[in-house]
Amino acid sequence: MTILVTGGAGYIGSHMVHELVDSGEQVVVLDNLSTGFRFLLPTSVPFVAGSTGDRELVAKTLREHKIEAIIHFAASIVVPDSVRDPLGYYRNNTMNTCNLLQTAVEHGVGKFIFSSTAAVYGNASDAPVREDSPTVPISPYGTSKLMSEIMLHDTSKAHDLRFVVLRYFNVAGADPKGRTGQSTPAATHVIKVACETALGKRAKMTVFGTDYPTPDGTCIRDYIHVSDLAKAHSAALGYLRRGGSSATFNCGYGRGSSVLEVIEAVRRACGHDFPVEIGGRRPGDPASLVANVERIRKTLDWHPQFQDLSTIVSHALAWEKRLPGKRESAAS
Ligand SMILES: NC(=O)c1ccc[n+]([C@@H]2O[C@H](COP(=O)([O-])OP(=O)(O)OC[C@H]3O[C@@H](n4cnc5c(N)ncnc54)[C@H](O)[C@@H]3O)[C@@H](O)[C@H]2O)c1
Ligand SMILES: O=c1ccn([C@@H]2O[C@H](COP(=O)(O)OP(=O)(O)O[C@H]3O[C@H](CO)[C@H](O)[C@H](O)[C@H]3O)[C@@H](O)[C@H]2O)c(=O)[nH]1
Repeated sequence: MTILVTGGAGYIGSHMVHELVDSGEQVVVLDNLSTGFRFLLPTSVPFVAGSTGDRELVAKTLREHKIEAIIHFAASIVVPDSVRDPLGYYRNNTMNTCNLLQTAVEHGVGKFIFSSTAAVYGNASDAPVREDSPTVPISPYGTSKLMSEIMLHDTSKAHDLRFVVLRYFNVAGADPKGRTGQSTPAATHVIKVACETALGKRAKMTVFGTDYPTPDGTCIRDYIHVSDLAKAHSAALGYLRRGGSSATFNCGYGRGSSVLEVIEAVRRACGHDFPVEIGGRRPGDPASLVANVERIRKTLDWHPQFQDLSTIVSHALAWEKRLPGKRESAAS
């Protein structure tokens, strides 16, 4: 039996594919390469180029590869873009998930793991935020993901399909073996931006706000290493295979780091200073977002390995150094 990984050529999906191959699983990737790259994937893995919205292609893939479970990463993920183009986000994230689910049901695929986000909580009032805290997204991106979660709940009641929703907090770092990492040009994620600045790929970076009600005045986030996150999906797959019922889990470590702590960790990892300016707040940023992780710790057989911020940052930096060479050899 084979696992279908949608969006498998993206940042998180490609880590998942390596993790599944390392564990001896059969995998097929479906990706339209809108933001993904084939050079992030093992060459041995079958690759289907196309969209989750193409029902015929999805149906053919499910039939030909005898798909047991779907791990669904494919999505558009840039919050400000979703504000500018909400319908594009509802189409790619919500409608295409609807297409995928419908085709999964028609083909008897009974296990579904979904990439959701802390963005479903919006300006979380609880700290740390629990899975049953109010979900009040403040962007079309967050809403598009919450709508997909609701579709999953309803589908699992009507059909023989069980799901795990994983709500990721701030994903960062790169494969410790250097096979894949965050490769999106013009990325906005703070650890990636700091690593690019440290390596001179950017002239400077900006801290967005130092007047938040936090100990050092900058925003606090729960950074999770992407390889630990991939392992959480494997644990979720094991849970569904053992007959576990549909469930939603926060994915973080339950620990917050500030923007200044991130920048300091990157300075230590690269061994030199780099230009950082202090700017105003970025609209829509909550002061603090940290996961309550009791549920995932109790329920899934998940043993994160890379919790230190210094490890996350050093793996991100190592990937950033390798990236130009990886791109060039992929292009030649
Ligand atoms: N990166 C984060 O910090 C973060 C946080 C929370 C949730 N997530 C979720 O994790 C998932 C993966 O995010 P990522 O950071 O790896 O992003 P990414 O952009 O690197 O990966 C997305 C992948 O999906 C593909 N794709 C997009 N639309 C598609 C479609 N219609 N059909 C087929 N392929 C399609 C892209 O080409 C890309 O390879 C997303 O669902 C995102 O919402 C990411
Ligand atoms: O150049 C930068 C970039 C970011 N930041 C700050 O660093 C913190 C983290 O910002 P990121 O852009 O790295 O991450 P977000 O917390 O905004 O977003 C993350 O969490 C969201 C949910 O809230 C979504 O899931 C999203 O995909 C995911 O990356 C924020 O306080 C932001 O203001 C800076 O100071 N300078």
